[in-house]
Order: sequence, then C-alpha cells, then structure tokens
Amino acid sequence: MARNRKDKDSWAGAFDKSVYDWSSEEEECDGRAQPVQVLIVKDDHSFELDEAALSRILLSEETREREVVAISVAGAFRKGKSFLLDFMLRYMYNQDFDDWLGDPEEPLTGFSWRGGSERETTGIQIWSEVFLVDKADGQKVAVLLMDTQGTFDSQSTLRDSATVFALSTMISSMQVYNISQNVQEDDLQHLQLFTEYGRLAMEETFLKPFQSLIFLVRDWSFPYEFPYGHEGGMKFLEKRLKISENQHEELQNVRKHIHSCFTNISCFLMPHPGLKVATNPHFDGRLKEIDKEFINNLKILVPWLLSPQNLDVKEINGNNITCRGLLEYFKAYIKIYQGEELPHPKSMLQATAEANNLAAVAAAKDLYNRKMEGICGGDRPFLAPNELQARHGEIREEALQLFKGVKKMGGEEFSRRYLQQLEAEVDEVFIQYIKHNDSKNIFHAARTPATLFVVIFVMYVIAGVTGFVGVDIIASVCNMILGLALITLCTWAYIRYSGEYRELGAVIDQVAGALWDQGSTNEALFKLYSAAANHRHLYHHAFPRPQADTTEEQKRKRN
Ligand SMILES: Nc1nc2c(ncn2[C@@H]2O[C@H](COP(=O)(O)OP(=O)(O)OP(=O)(O)O)[C@@H](O)[C@H]2O)c(=O)[nH]1
Ligand SMILES: [Mg+2]
Repeated sequence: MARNRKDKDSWAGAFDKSVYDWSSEEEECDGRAQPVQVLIVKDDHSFELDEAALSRILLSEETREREVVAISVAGAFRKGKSFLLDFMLRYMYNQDFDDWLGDPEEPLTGFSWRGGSERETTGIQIWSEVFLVDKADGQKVAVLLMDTQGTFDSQSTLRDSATVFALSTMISSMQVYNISQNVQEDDLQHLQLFTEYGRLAMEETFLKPFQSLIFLVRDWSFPYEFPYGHEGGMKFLEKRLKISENQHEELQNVRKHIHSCFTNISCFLMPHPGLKVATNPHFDGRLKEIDKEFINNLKILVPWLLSPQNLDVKEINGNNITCRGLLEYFKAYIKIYQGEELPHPKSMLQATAEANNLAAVAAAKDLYNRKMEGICGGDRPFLAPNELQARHGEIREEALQLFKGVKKMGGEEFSRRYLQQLEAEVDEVFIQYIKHNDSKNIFHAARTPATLFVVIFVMYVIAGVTGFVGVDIIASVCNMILGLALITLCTWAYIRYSGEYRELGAVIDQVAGALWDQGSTNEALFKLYSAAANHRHLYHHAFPRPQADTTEEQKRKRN
C-alpha cells in the first residue's frame, strides 16, 4: 500500500485512530497500515526473510519503480526507538498541517512500543504503508520506515545484534543511531563492529558503503555545554569524532572507520521526555504527559529528518535504488548472513582471550623454531637422528612451558585448545626439520644415483651371463631395463642441475627410494637369516632340547 503525502483526503482516513490500532504480530488483513515483520530472528538464532510480506510492501504498483528512501532507527534495546518512529509516522501522515503532532490526548500508536525492562521489537519491521513524497526537483520518491530489534538484549547473541544492525544499515539510506545520554566510546566501538560486519557482506567498492548516519542522543543532560538540537549536536559530535595526532591509535582507528563508512554523519541532541514517559507504567504516549522541551525538540527533529529536501534516496555503488531493487538487495544480503562464510563477531573478552592465546602460541613457536634452527637449521651440519629427536623433545617441552607461563585471559579450559594447537604445530615443524636434516646426509643425497647405478650394474651382469648361456629373452629384458635406468639417471642428473621438471625428479627419487628401502630390507633380512644360521649352535646351547621327553615318547611309540 502506498500513500501520497500530499494527498490530504487520504490523510484524514489514515490518521484515524483505527489505522494505528494494530499489534505488530497481526497480519495485514484488511488493508490498514501496520508494522510488518520482514526479518524474523528465530529461537535457534537463525534469520528468515519474509519475502512475501516484503514483496507486498515494495512491489505494489505505485511504488515498485520509484526510487526509495529507507529510514531506519537502530541502537540498544529499550531506548525509545519505536516510540520515536511513531512520531515519524504522525509526521508522514500529517505533514501538511502545522500541528502535525496532533491531539494532546491521543495515545501514541504505530510500531509497537511499551515501557518495562524487557525487549519489545524483534528482527526488522517495516511500516506496511510506503509514503510517496515529492522532492524539490518534482520527483516522487517512496519513503520506507523501518524499526529494528534493539542490540544487546539478554536473549540475543552478539551475532544476532550485529546482523540486525548491519542489515538495517545496509538496507537504509538514513540510519538513525539511537543512543542514550552521551556518545560513549563503547557506542562508537559497537558501531564500528556492526558496520564492519555489514561491510564484510558487501562487495568491495571505492565509494563509502553506507549513506547517512544520524547520532540521536536521547536524554541529553548537558544543554549548557551543547544546546539541544542539530547545531549543538554537530558541534558535540565534531568534538567526539575528532581525530588528532596525539590520540591513541585505538581511538583514531574507531573514528577513521566511522568516517570511512558513511557519506554524511550528523547528530541531534534530544532532551529527556520527563519522568512520566520514563517511569509511569500507564503512560500511553499522549502528548500532554510529555515534557514541553521534548515536544519542542521533536517538532524540530522529525521535520529535520523527514522533510522532502532532507530525504536521501538509497544508493548502492553510486546508483539510485528503486523499491524493486531494494527487495533484491535485501534478499541477497540476508543470504550472506544465513550462510556460514562470514566470521562470527566476538565479544570483547572472547576476542581478547583469543588474541592472548594466539600471541602466546606464536611466542612459543618462535622459541622452538629459533632453538631448532640453531641445532639443525640452515647450513648446520647433519645431526644424528637420535640426537635430533632428543633435542626436539627438550626444546618442545621448553616451548610448551613458555606458553603455559604466559598470562592469558579466558581461563584454563579455553587455553587448552591453543596448547593442543601448539603441540600439533610444533610436531609438524619437527617433521620438516627431520627432512631438512636428512637432506644433509651425503648418503641420503646420493641414494638415487647409487640405486640407479646398482640397477644398471646388476642388469649389465645378468644380461651378460644370460646372453652367454643363451637365454636371449632375459638378456634383452635386462638390457632394456638397463637402458631405461641409464636414461632415468641422465634425466635425474639434468633435473638436479637445471631445477626444471621438479615433479618428475621427485617421482624418480621416490621410486629409487622405494627400491633402496626394498634392497636394504631384503639385505637386512638376509643378514638376519645368515646370522641366525651361523649361530644356530648358540641358540641350541641356550635352549637345549628336552632330550628325556623325546626318548620316552619314542619308547611309547615303539610299544
Ligand atoms: N528516558 C527516555 N525514555 C523514553 C524516551 N522515549 C521513549 N521512552 C520510553 O522508553 C520505553 C521504551 O520505548 P520503546 O520505543 O518501546 O523502546 P525501544 O528502543 O523500541 O525498545 P526495544 O523494542 O525493546 O528495543 C518506553 O517506556 C518509552 O516511554 C526518551 O527519549 N527517554
Ligand atoms: Mg522497539
């Protein structure tokens, strides 16, 4: 459904109380405007896009080809986001009236809001009615209002909060960042985390990924420092987001990141709405119970956000997006968050604990590598394998002790995983050291040519003997093998000299190695056998046969 904001007749019906009298859970059954749940966060913390509902809003005849302005309000839970959006709705319906705020006795309805400490809004909700607004250049744009799940409620993981915030920032052209009392460093850090999570899911672009960011500071209590409103807000924000040389790098990075993400950044300081709003459980949003100061600033804030000249059309990669385009982007973005390719954002403690443990793993591995290099690395001479194994054992233990000795956050259980990782990595590196050490063994290096020489020699002798005896067929087979071995030897020599065709060289080495091992095992078996045969008398001497038993048995047999 779309409503033309200039269409006064339609406004009267729209502002009728019944229009707003909707709970967010109800379906749009009789065409009356209501919030529509388009992004659902399920109990298992997965996300689902209600494509049908979103299509109904974005693909209606009047809106689908119109350029879209998407306004979202996001921030921590229970800070009056939905409450503010309902005033925005009033403005959209009543804009042409001076007194757009309406009747002081009128309860505030629209997006579902309430008092209390438990969260209210979940996922992302969009007002079912798209407002058609005439911009100054005569173009009609479609304005979409979006309410979001508050971040950091007790039922959401950090990933849930980051995803909802990131998605709303990616989809909207104007993101109102609703914060309470002040712009704290953690507000900036969370914004950095969430926008980075959004940027990760978007294609790389040379343009800034997001458009307008409006810091909306609620319950501002220092008007004597910076006055309420936009101008005070801008001066305040300028001070907060200033980057200076002598600032710590961490502070600079957060600020640089925020500047690099948004095309426009502004700020508005809002006064406290009064104790009735904040603490009275029966407060239903009627104006007469809200502080005058708050209402006065509301009258400035909402037109400042929503008047036609201030509406920013949604742009992606420099192109204006229509409602139809926005639907496609929404579908594409949600797929990325449903998949597993994005890393999960981590809590500060978890990220710090991981960094601590990884740093300790790196330091321990470094120690191991340094010490092993001193023993068998580079051009150190060949070391007996037993000795190498013993030294590895000592140094490995030293590295593990170093890891265990470093102070790390996250606890024993958490760091055990990293200890196992360290052990595995050290053992893997040790295999490389063994290979490196082996390669320095001159006999090892000569194994391939030696094997090939032996094959050539043996084949030569067998071919000679069998040829002499007259078994020509065997002689020619041996000659063939001899030729092959000779070619292989030449090829191997060329590969070793030129460094080309290294794969082929590796195959030759492997085959020669296998032959060598085969030969040496056979040889070892042969040696074992002949030693056993030569020294059989010693065996009999050590384990004499049970003579008596045998004679008795023989006697029994004879009987
Ligand atoms: N202190 C204070 N309270 C406000 C303000 N605006 C609204 N409230 C009150 O804050 C409470 C929560 O309002 P909601 O609009 O439901 O808050 P929300 O941020 O949408 O909450 P979630 O949907 O749970 O994230 C209500 O009792 C409002 O009366 C404000 O500017 N300051
Ligand atoms: Mg809400």
